[in-house]
Amino acid sequence: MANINSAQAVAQDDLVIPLIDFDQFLSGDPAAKKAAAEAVLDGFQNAGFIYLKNHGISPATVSNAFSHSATFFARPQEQKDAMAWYSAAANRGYVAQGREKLVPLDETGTEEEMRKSVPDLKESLEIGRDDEPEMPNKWPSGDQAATDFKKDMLGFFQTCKTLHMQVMRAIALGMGIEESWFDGFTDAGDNTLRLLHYPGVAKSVFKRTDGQLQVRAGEHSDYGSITLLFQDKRGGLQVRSPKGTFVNATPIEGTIVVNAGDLLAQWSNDTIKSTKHRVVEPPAQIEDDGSESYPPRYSIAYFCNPNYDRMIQAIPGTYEESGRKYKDVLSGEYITGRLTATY
Ligand SMILES: O=C(O)CCC(=O)C(=O)O
Ligand SMILES: [Fe+2]
Repeated sequence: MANINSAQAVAQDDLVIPLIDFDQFLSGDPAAKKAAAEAVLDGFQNAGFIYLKNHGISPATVSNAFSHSATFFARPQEQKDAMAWYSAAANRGYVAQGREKLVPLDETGTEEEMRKSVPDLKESLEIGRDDEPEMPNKWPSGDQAATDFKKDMLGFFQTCKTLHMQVMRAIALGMGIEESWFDGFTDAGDNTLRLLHYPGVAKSVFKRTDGQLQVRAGEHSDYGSITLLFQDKRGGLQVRSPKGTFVNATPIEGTIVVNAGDLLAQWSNDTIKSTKHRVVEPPAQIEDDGSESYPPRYSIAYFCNPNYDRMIQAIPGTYEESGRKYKDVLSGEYITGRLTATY
């Protein structure tokens, strides 16, 4: 049988990101399902990133989410400011340009790098599960678009929650443990739906003369289990290769880029990689139309986390006896701790 999952979305500088037909996992026969699950795990172990096609989320659903996002960010600044992000524990609300400070987790980014860092050229809206009254979401209000926005975003949140559960099932099957092993870690939906807007900007902004690198989103790794990333056609997302270079994660229509986060890396005793990535100006081949500015870029990141009340200890099969690299940690404490350091 030909390897149905051998396509590559990215292959450069030893970074190979597979393009996986997820329908083979969702509705293939047992052999196809197992092969797809192994491809998913292999991608997370080697690159920390995969692309999924035929993932079960319809193009209409995705484009509707993007169109709501554009409408939301076009609202007057004072409406958005009234919805401001208010705490790391909640991680909900509007984040204006310059508020988030992404810093690398490891020690390469010390003071020197922090001093050098310049604010990201982005704004975002974070949406959490909507059933925690003490940590309310912040919604626009007062018009029909606002009503539709809330309804559709909550629907999209649930759709993505389901895909999180399915991808974790693929990881479990790939690892050779019970396929449902993660279900009790993914059913609460302690996830964050983040709408991102990188405003249109003069090309000259990126040509700094003070030695600082101007980016749309600084180099970082994500915190949780996995992130589902929907990107538009603009490009600019880059993933760090084993050689230390940044490689373009070129948009492929209809796909979702999925990357493993730091907590999954830890949970897997570092058998899965949480790979650094960033967003820079669009690559020349996409946007070199001779104009003075880049158009806006929109993306939607769905940050998935293990249920906040679950203890994270190495997944069976990922460590030798007495070879666990990390102490047990409560999921919610870990994620909130990372967010506290970021804002
Ligand atoms: O906008 C993107 O493509 C990536 C965003 C991202 O990496 C993040 O928000 O964690
Ligand atoms: Fe990220």
